[in-house]
Amino acid sequence: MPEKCWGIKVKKIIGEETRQRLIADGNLHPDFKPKKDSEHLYFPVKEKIPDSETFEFEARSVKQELPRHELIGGIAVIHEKSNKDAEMLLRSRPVIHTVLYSESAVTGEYRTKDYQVLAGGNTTETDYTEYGLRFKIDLSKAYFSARLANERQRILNSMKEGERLLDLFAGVGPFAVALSRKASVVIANDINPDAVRLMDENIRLNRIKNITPMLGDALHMPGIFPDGSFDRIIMNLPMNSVPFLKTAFQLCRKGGVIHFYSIQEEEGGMMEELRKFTTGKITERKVRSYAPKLHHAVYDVICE
Ligand SMILES: C[S@@+](CC[C@H](N)C(=O)[O-])C[C@H]1O[C@@H](n2cnc3c(N)ncnc32)[C@H](O)[C@@H]1O
Repeated sequence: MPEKCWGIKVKKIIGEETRQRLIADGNLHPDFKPKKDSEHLYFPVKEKIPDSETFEFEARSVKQELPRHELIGGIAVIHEKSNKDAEMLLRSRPVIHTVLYSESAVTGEYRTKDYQVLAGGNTTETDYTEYGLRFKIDLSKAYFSARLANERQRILNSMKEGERLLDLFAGVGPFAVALSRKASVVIANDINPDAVRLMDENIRLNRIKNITPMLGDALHMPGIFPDGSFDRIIMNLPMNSVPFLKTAFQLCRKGGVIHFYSIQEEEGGMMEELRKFTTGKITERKVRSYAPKLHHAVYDVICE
């Protein structure tokens, strides 16, 4: 008997990337079967999320309980070391080519993790698609999280056409590439040479002409660009962004926006710090949970 459940309806052409994003965000409902018609796929989700509607879905006869994992392209990452779980994940979907165990939290200046291959091909490289954009990822060489996909879209939707954008900690370029659709010019900087090499590849893969990748320390940017050069600045170095605030406020024009990310325990944890630099409006929101008691927050800050 079909049952009513929240679901997402998408064109077939973006079906697989939608499924991967729902899995990565932990939103795909495991108890119901996705369904299709001639043009669309319908994915059941656990609760009401943006763009969801109620649909009828067939319940699965036997629940397929997969181990908790993050899916990035063809790589599933698990946080508990189990060869049995890894083999189960590898067999669960043809798209998964490798299962990695993440041996550490993000560490070091480059914010990378150590991984061990538990099942499948011996690689940390994969191809990943997000909202129709293609990315080359190497998880051992440069930071990447698929769980920020919705956040990138939120910022894209808030942008005006023709903005001058600076990404101070651009990694392999997911924000820069996504936001280049509306920006006139994007400067995308990172201190990790491997991240900048992958970003360069991702710019070419998506045939983007308005991003300039840069390799360097974000603190050196004011020596390169005049004050107030940018309409919008992305600061996604959530464990250590505070020392870069002076630089960001110097480079952002009056009335421009800084998106400042932080890992924090309590709501408002960064408000006092940000108030040292601006009297403008500051809006805070939770992007995702990070660890027990910690969450990844974003502050949208108007520079005044
Ligand atoms: C958390 S990652 C975010 C990458 C990217 N924005 C994303 O969302 O995928 C932070 C990035 O900041 C870079 N980074 C760290 N210190 C830096 C500095 N002083 N100047 C420029 N980049 C830096 C790291 O190499 C890393 O790629």
